[in-house]
Amino acid sequence: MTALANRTCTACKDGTPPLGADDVKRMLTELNDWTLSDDGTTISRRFEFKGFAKAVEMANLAAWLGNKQGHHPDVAFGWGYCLVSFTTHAAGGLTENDFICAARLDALVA
Ligand SMILES: C[C@H](O)[C@H](O)[C@H]1CNC2=NC(N)=NC(=O)C2=N1
Repeated sequence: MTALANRTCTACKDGTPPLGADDVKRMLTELNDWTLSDDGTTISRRFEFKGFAKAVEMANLAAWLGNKQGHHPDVAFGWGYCLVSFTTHAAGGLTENDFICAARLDALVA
């Protein structure tokens, strides 16, 4: 199987089923420091920095990746942090696209 970070997102269609809990658990092991929300619909990683400019850079990097992949993160940032979250709106939960984007972001910051 190709590593997640080398895969490309496919267009999300409304009604796409979300991944099951077992697949989510397995795919999480391929990521660095991402946490699953309590309701199982979202993965997030918090990046910490000393200052504001780096947090803005991180937000821009996540936005750039989302545009490249056609799959878009939710991003919150402020002084010292940037919180990036992925969920698939069209599925109402997690799909492979979320894990591909998370792995790609991991690779970009590694
Ligand atoms: C047509 C296009 O692929 C869809 O509107 C995409 C765009 N980006 C998206 N991003 C996310 N996170 N979830 C979606 O369901 C989604 N849908």
